[in-house]
Amino acid sequence: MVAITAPSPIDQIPLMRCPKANAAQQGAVIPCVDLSAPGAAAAVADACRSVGFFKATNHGVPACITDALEARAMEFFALPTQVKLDMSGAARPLGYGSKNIGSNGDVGWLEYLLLSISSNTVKISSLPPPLRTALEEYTAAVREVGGRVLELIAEGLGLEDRALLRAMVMGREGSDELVRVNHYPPCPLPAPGDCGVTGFGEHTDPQIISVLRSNCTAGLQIKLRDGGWAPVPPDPESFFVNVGDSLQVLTNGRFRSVKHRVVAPEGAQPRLSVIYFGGPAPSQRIAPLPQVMRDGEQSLYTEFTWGEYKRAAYKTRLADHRLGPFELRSNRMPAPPSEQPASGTDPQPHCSSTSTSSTCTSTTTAAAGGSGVLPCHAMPV
Ligand SMILES: O=C(O)CCC(=O)C(=O)O
Ligand SMILES: [Fe+2]
Repeated sequence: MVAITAPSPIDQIPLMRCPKANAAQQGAVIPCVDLSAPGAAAAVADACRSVGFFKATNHGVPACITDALEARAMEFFALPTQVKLDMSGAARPLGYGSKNIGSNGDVGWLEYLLLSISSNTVKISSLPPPLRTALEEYTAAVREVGGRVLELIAEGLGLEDRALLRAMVMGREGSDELVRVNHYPPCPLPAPGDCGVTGFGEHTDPQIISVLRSNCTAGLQIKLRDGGWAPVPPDPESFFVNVGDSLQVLTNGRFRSVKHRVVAPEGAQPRLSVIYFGGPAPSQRIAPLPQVMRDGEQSLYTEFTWGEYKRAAYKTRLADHRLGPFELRSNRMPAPPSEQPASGTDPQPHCSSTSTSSTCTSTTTAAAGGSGVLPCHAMPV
């Protein structure tokens, strides 16, 4: 008789190379912007251009709102799997998911809730009422942060209509706003060498912006322009903003959507993150804003709507370069010196198609060090 052992779930989850960065590297590359300070618009625009990611402080969201959601979410994730499924339905893509991310074979060491929150109402009525209330209060507050960031971005881009981007996401009936709560339990098996277990594989967010908050547990990493991965030190009092693919297109590549990923917790503490995804209505045309284009500049992308892009994104794997099929490479042109990013960065609008894998067998490199920590709001203005 042959005994067949079912593979443990961890065997199916890829490893990623994630060398430990030292303390000096850890804070070196993450821009930090005080949203209430003078010069915030220029600092936000600079961070979106150079990294596609920044930490936002002085955001005005009271800690009691984030604490309440964290507590209710942990209670939910402590329930038996079947109860969680009964309450929220299996993620297709909305609902409760565990290990599988999307339906194209991506797996990670996490469980999650992905919910639509259009019109500030969580659409799943069978969630525990305290969790539902906490989610709605949280997303109402974080939507304000997202709105403020979009106004600062409009100002930083020099748009006359400062409300243009905000209105695309927050001002319209039918806009596509989602909230995702990710729970990464401590990972029981040590990964070999300098590898870690994939919590959430590398990807860009397809929307306009994402606003993320986590508990104190590390794990998030962002990909820098030199190809290195930088750890993002957790800061439960701040939010982290990602440029999404759609904002990259709206700015004709001036801002870049940042690749990011999560390594599963190596210590005893779980990681809990909550992400607000700001997407427009499905019929919204995603194309470079005429106001940002220089004379003679051509779009780097074919025309599409948010609905078309989202449908295409759902058919891909996480690490795929989802904008690739929409890129018009022949239209690339060098930026004039005044528009070149601050330091050591791509002189052209970002239009990369190098979708590198980051499993342990790949060539993913160490987290890059930066020279000097960027203190809060010290981005050049
Ligand atoms: O959990 C995190 O910190 C990031 C997760 C993420 O990137 C996502 O849900 O899109
Ligand atoms: Fe993401």
